[in-house]
Amino acid sequence: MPVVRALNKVVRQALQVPGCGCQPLAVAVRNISFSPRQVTSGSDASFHSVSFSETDHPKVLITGGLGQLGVGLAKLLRKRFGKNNVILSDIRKPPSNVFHSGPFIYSDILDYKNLREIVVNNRITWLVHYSALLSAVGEANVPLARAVNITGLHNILDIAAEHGLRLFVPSTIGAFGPTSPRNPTPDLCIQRPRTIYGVSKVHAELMGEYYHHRYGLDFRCLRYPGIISADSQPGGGTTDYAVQIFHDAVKTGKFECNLKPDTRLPMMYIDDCLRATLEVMEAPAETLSMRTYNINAMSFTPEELVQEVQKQLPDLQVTYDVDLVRQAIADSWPMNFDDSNARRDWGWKHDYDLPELVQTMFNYIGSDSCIARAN
Ligand SMILES: NC(=O)c1ccc[n+]([C@@H]2O[C@H](COP(=O)([O-])OP(=O)(O)OC[C@H]3O[C@@H](n4cnc5c(N)ncnc54)[C@H](O)[C@@H]3O)[C@@H](O)[C@H]2O)c1
Ligand SMILES: C[C@@H](O)[C@H](N)C(=O)O
Repeated sequence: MPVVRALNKVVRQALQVPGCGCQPLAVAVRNISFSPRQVTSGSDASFHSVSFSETDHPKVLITGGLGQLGVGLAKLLRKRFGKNNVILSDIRKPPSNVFHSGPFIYSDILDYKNLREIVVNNRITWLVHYSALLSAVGEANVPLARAVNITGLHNILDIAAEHGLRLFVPSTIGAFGPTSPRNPTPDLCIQRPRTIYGVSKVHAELMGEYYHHRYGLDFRCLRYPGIISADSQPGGGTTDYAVQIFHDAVKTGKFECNLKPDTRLPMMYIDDCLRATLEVMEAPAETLSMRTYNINAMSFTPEELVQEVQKQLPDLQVTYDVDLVRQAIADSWPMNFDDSNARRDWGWKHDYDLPELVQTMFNYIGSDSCIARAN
């Protein structure tokens, strides 16, 4: 039981420190290299020290990398750190262009030992944890959402703490609920979401911050708005309509929206989202006065998006067939996001507002079809 005795000593020392005692405890735990999981299992505590020179590129693992955001993030990070320093992982089979664009590995975040093996064998130093079930699919399968979003997160936190990783976990506008201030929603306010997705994301924010204070984990978290991308499909969220409209408009000239025309939600173009992620991961720790930040770009309703799209495609026909589950979720989420802390602390600044977003989406999704229809 030397592990338990050593931990008890650390805890006793920490509790003697006035105030929260966070820093001394974090240092002590780091020095003896215990992960929380190793301590509780009591059976396989190992003593290792991973050190990397400041000039080394990080070695990045992205979980859930085949969703809407992961492939784009891998592309951005590979440009910066080198192709072989960024490993995409998922439980799905990658399309051939993704498979051939850089390292890909199978990883189920519910398999703790497999995760640990990947981190050890590849000398991972940064972990970007994208695996999740989003808001609408989460409501359709609560047990799976609970397993992936909560149990999976626990695995990730323990692996990251055990191996001294810098850990990024995205949160979302969905981490707020009907009792939060909605216009605008600040970083710190009531968070009582009514979806399993939102509950799991508040849990992730709190657990990450707890591990930061308790074990010195370098946890960084951004609350993303609804993300809009042209070359990747959304994974079953409430904001998906704002991606679908572009594809349907170009393909059929018609769009059926599943939210009411006046439903206002914060949104962001994917390039801004991925750049923000890299920026907060590279930000010097001393600039981060918080570990979980709102980030914002624009905020619009379906009606406003349709108007902007119709500037390019005047013949677009739009109907509304409201999905009650998604509508109830959207009605409980922020309408506008206050991201002033991110702007102040690490210089966050978005590039895309609504007109640039629409123009860029059409540039990607076939400007030829737009022009043909507009004429
Ligand atoms: N896309 C958005 O609008 C948005 C907004 C806010 C926050 N986020 C967050 O960003 C992250 C990435 O979002 P996304 O849109 O790419 O999600 P997505 O749903 O498109 O992709 C999630 C990926 O997780 C994978 N996954 C599911 N179970 C897994 C498991 N057991 N092990 C490993 N992987 C598993 C899926 O196969 C999928 O490829 C998520 O955490 C999400 O909550 C996204
Ligand atoms: C907002 C975000 O977390 C996701 N796009 C969803 O709608 O569930």
